[in-house]
Amino acid sequence: MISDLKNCIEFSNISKTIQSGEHTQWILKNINGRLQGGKIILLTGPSGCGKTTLLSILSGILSPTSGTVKVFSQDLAKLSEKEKTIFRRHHMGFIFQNYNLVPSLTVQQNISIPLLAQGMSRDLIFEREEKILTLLNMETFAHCYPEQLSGGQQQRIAIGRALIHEPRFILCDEPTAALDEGAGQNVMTLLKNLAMSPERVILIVTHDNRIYSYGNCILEMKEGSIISSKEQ
Ligand SMILES: Nc1ncnc2c1ncn2[C@@H]1O[C@H](COP(=O)(O)OP(=O)(O)OP(=O)(O)O)[C@@H](O)[C@H]1O
Repeated sequence: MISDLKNCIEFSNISKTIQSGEHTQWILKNINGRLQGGKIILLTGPSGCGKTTLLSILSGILSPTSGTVKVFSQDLAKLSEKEKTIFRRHHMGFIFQNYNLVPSLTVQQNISIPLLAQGMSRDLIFEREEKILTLLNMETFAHCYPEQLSGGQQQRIAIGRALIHEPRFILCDEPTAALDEGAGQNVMTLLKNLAMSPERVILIVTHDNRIYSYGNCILEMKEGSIISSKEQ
């Protein structure tokens, strides 16, 4: 049960530094924000401004040097590494630029990875696989391998894999960067139609201004800080 849909993800005073000898490099500088459910939030800004670092901190993959991240009221710093992995497995779904499908597994097997990781029964997994492949309109590709699919089709499968365990936080790093305009629009339409729900947060790191119209909120970063937040 989520008590506050308006503030599903909260982060306060997030800083990340890297020490090299005497020199301290500031990657993130005292960042604050709240991500609301039912929205697609785009995180934009020039290369090297800290977008992927922030995404990694919000997912608990990377720890901040200072500051607090709460995901659905859970303070990530209070979890051990093992508990964070289990938390991610249940509550988060990831979509990457290069799809990150396992080449030796079929489409159906790739899609079910998060359910296998949760230890779900074979019958239930099969039911969910069928449902998601139908939603993706990819039923006929169930037994194909990733290399037999176009980039757009591979990204559709990656979306299926990110959603099959019904996570409430979807994190995407440049999901359309490797796709042409048409395939990129298809992927965003699919993401919007399948993933949007009031209790779910979708955070997308992107340089791709062709998809800006899909965002409900655009956070702009520069040199380790969030410099603007626009609702649209
Ligand atoms: N492990 C690390 N060691 C040293 N520097 C790092 C490390 N990780 C990130 N950085 C530096 O931190 C800064 C932010 O990197 P980050 O990948 O978060 O930027 P970004 O905005 O996502 O960039 P891009 O859009 O090019 O992917 C960069 O200057 C990068 O070189």
